[in-house]
Amino acid sequence: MSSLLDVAAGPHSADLDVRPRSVISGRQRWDVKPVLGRPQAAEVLAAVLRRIPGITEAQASPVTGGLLVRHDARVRGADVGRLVRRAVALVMAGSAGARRPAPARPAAGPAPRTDRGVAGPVLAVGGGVVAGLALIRGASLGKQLVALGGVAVATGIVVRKAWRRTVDATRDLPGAGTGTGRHPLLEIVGPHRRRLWRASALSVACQVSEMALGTFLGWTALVLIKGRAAPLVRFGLTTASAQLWGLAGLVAVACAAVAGLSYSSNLQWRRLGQDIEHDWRNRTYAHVQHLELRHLEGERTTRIAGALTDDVRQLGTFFAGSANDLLQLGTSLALLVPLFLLMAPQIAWIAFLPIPVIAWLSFHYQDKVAADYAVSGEDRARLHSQLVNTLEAGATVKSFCTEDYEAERIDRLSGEAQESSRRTDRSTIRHVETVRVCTTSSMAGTLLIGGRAVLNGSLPFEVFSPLIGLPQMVMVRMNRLGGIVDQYQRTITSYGRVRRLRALPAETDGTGGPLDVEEVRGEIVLDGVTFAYPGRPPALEDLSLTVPAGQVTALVGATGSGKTTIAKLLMRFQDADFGSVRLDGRDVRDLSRHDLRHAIGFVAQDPFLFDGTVADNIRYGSFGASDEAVVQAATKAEAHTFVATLPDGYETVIGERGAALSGGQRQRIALARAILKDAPVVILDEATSAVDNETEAAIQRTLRVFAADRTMLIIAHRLSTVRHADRIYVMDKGGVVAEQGTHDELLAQHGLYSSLWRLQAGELAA
Ligand SMILES: Nc1ncnc2c1ncn2[C@@H]1O[C@H](COP(=O)(O)OP(=O)(O)OP(=O)(O)O)[C@@H](O)[C@H]1O
Repeated sequence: MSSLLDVAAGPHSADLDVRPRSVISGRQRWDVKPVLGRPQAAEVLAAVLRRIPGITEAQASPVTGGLLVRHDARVRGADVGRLVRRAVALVMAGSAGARRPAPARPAAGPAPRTDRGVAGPVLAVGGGVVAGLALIRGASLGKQLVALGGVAVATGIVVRKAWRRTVDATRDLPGAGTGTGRHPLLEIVGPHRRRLWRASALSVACQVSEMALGTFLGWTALVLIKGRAAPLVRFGLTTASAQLWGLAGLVAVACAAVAGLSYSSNLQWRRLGQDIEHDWRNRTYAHVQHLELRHLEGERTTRIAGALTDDVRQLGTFFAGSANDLLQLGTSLALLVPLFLLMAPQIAWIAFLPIPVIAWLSFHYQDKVAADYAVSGEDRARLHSQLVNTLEAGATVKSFCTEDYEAERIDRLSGEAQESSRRTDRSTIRHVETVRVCTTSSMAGTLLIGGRAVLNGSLPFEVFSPLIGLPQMVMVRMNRLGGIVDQYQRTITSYGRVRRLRALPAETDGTGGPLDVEEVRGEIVLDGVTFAYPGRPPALEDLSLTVPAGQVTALVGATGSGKTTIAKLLMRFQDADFGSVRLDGRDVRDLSRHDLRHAIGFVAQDPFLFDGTVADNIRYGSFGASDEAVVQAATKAEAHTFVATLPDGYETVIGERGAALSGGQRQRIALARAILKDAPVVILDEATSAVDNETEAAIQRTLRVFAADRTMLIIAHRLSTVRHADRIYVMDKGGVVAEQGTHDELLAQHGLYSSLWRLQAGELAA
């Protein structure tokens, strides 16, 4: 198979419009523009890819130009891009001539406006002007100008292409300023443009001062070597001593300006970075908080945490550091190019020759490492996730004596992360060093060619001397360009991850009408409800049941029979696929989620306690509750007695997830929290499963009083918990009601409930 692909490998494969869209371990999505509008090409492409050992699935869409590739360990994630490009080249070569090429974009209307960037066009136009000047002025100067113009035009084209490519690559990101064609960096800056301008102006001023300082120092050296610096004579400083005093003053002023401006610009850039980070984190976190539960459950928590910490930090870091470097580099080039042209055109071309080469290398590098960065980010996320999971499962790991097994797992994942980081590091270091070779060669070339010009008399030493130091200043910055491009690539990758997170749909209220919590009676009706979790068989099938207002209703029955799912539908964590769930006769989908959830007190099967005090946890959600109310709720939940024995009572810190409490104690705190909420509907999902029988009986007694004026739905496996309920529904596998009635009625039926009861009573007796 590799030979088949090798046929296609050639100069054309690199030119194809093929870009990664998302890369996760074992699965990659690519944008393959060449198959747009070409069903046959899409089909052939998928078939070619599927024939490659290690690629387990390939699907290409002629409608969207998207390609999905799944692969196993035989193919490295970083190699998929190469294989895809080669396969596309092969398919395109096969179909060339057979049909007219498809348009690059679907003919769905004019292409969106594209922000073209500033540096590219300016350089391109500048290059053109310079070339024009050359034609007018002719002679030997003309050759240099033409060379320099060529340099500027080439740089402009490369920079512009890179800019547009990033815009195109991120245009289809879900939620990105889709259609505006704005560059991601502008999207990232968002509302902080004013600070960006302020920081940029200070940076430019700082760079100008720095270059003035360099010139003054060059003149000082000239005075020392030649006895005077000709440019200063024009200012009336004719003697060496006067010139040195004058230069001392100028150097002092320039030093002070550089220090002040550097301080202020750095401060502004850092603030900009912090503002961006703060802004993106807050907005993204607020969005995550409003995600639909199925997305929160579907995404790995550690992945979300990674986007909210590392990726968001990266967005700010780019502006806090690299953006400043880039701007200073641009400023110094903008100043030096005309300066060299005016004063030493014969060495200008060699001084600036590396610029387009470096721009091209950076562009090529960015293209090459995009997938590597995505893979290495994914590997790090998996490692992080495994680390957190293992640490959380400390007791399980120890009880199964699997410490070594876990250490090996981490070792393997860490090895994979290390290998993928090594790949990106190798490319990055190679790039940085290539840039350095270019810049140092140019510096050496400037010295040699300029030196020769000085020796043969075509360039005065007075002119050459101050110019030597200036390009060095630029070259020092140019050397940082590799790092800047690396940071840029990381930033674009992070931006993609954050964007994808923000594109997950948030819960909306839709037509949600208000619900007055005070007015809720609490009648719940499920009418022919069918619901299935994605990719699973139905958890509830055509289920109908009624929970009468003001009564205690219980759900018992087989594990996995959909009891918790009913609670989730009622609280609109999920919506029914068919049928309706009604509260007081109103479909819950027509109610404001916010109001609906305010009307329901819910104690989940595995209640979550926050790292804080006992009182904080009971008061969670009812933040204005008084201390007395907290104690009362805790008393009703049979929690007060044990809380009183804790070292600091209600002010005792209970650790992450309430680690410093027993399971039963945690449940009672969660129950107290629901009691304090004082909602008209209360759902207890196995809320007392971990407490002993005696405590449970006490809780039952207080709950009977608490339930007097509200609707209560109790989900339990322990039938003693629900024997006093007004109605009990016995659920069976497949989400159907097998039996219903009161405890006594169900016992009399001698069915499922009765056998469960006998079983549990037997167990109790044993
Ligand atoms: N988030 C989810 N994604 C996919 N399937 C789920 C999800 N939650 C539950 N299920 C599946 O739906 C079915 C019903 O689950 P549910 O939690 O409602 O059962 P249950 O009756 O409360 O079980 P138990 O008594 O064991 O708590 C089960 O088969 C379960 O595997």
